[in-house]
Amino acid sequence: MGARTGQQYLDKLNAMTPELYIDGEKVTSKVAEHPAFRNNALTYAKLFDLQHDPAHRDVLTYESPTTGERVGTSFLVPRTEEDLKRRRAAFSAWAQYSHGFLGRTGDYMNSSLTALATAKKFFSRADPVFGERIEKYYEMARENDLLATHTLIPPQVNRSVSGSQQGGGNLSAKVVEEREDGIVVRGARMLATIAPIADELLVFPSTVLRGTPEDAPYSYAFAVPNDAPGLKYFCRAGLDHGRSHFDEPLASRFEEMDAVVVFDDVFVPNERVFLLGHPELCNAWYSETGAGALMTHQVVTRTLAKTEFYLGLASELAAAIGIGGFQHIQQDLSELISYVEIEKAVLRAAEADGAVSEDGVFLPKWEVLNAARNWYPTKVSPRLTEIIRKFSASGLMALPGEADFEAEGRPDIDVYLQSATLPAKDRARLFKLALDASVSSFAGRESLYEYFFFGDPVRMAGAQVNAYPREALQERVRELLAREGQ
Ligand SMILES: Cc1cc2nc3c(=O)[nH]c(=O)nc-3n(C[C@H](O)[C@H](O)[C@H](O)COP(=O)(O)OP(=O)(O)OC[C@H]3O[C@@H](n4cnc5c(N)ncnc54)[C@H](O)[C@@H]3O)c2cc1C
Repeated sequence: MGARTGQQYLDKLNAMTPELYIDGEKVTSKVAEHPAFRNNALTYAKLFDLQHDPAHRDVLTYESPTTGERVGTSFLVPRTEEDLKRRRAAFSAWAQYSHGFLGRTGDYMNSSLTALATAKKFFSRADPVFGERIEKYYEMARENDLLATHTLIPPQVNRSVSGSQQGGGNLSAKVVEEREDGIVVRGARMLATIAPIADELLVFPSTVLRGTPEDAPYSYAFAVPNDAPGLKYFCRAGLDHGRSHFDEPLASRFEEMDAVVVFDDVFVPNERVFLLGHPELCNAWYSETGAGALMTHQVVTRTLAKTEFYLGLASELAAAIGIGGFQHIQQDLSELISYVEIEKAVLRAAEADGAVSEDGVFLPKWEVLNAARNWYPTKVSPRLTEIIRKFSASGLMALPGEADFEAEGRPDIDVYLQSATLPAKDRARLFKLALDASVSSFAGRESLYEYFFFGDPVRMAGAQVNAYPREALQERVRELLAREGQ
């Protein structure tokens, strides 16, 4: 099949029967027709269509090494720096379409699958069969252009005990039976973004296993189709309130649903089990396979598109209400410009300083990407929304909706709610965007997402500190302290 069109994606989605719960209901309609998922599915369909658009086709797809069909570039195994640049161009094309507001475009998980499929040495530390299985799965995903969601962490019940101790060992998803032909999994996991609109669920290791016998049933990696029997998704309330693109320009397009995953004795056939046991390998799943590096390469490309969008939005707002000449406004714009340029530099440095792994894959430089991965959630992302709120002020509330421009009060609105450069309706359209980018429920979820989606920043910072070679730098300090004279 190769790269899918939007219609092919929607047809498959509507033919699937995932067990979804939302707002007290079990979803019985076709997924892509359900009001909570429809708009997001349509936006994803648009991304699939871009793969066939002559303007993007050569960037977003390449020739499959096995079938010769065009397949998604995020499946391309990078062997050179040029390949990394090709991958980035593809990430960028999709990220610019959603301006970085879609966190789970297929290229995110495809990047992890691409790294894992090539990490033969890693898997052979357990059993080479695991490496063969994930390579086959990767090829199947590539040739069928499948969209995956994923889930990593135990339910948030009591974080002062390990995942395996939650609820006396009966809450976190674990292997309850090992059969000749596969495993049976029972329990829950958080959190699967885009679960309702995905084809597949990747259940990859929680990377905080302690290696005790108690943790053995929690040491696994596998994939199941999204409508596997016994698999259930419990969705949060939707943030796309069914309003127009004028009133909710971001939520009506980019709202990605999040869901808790429950495995009610889900059977996983052997060919979809990519690791079983080996907690030490589970813990190294992202760091030693290159998956973390290829995924972060995609993430930084996406967050660059998002930062650029906020710079554009802040500039539009400043121009609209005549605040662009104030010094503190310029200071904030300068801060946004700096973020954009630093993120571009991070990508170039990570690619230029990349190196070939022991499996022959050209991986971007992890230390550089890891710096961005720690920096963006805590320093950059919160400032984006803060700056939009600061620029917009009461303009985010003195804000008529689309219907008001068709109603009796319009003449007053046209007069009193115009801006220095825009008629009232265009000003309202712009400020609705600012609202959805900074204070709406959609914006709140986006902020939470950027802060946590890649893991808890507190623990990510700890991991960065512990892994970063600082001894030589400390030695320089000691040398100066010990120096006599100049
Ligand atoms: C919008 C959104 C989408 C997401 N999408 C996905 C997804 O698609 N797939 C997926 O697998 N995951 C997803 N996640 C989950 C994400 O990986 C977690 O939010 C993240 O790892 C933090 O875990 P937690 O939410 O359980 O927080 P917790 O671990 O419960 O942390 C809560 C608070 O306690 C502190 N804390 C807890 N334990 C410790 C500790 N041991 N040491 C220090 N501090 C601690 C944390 O710092 C934090 O402040 C998503 C999260 C969000 C918010």
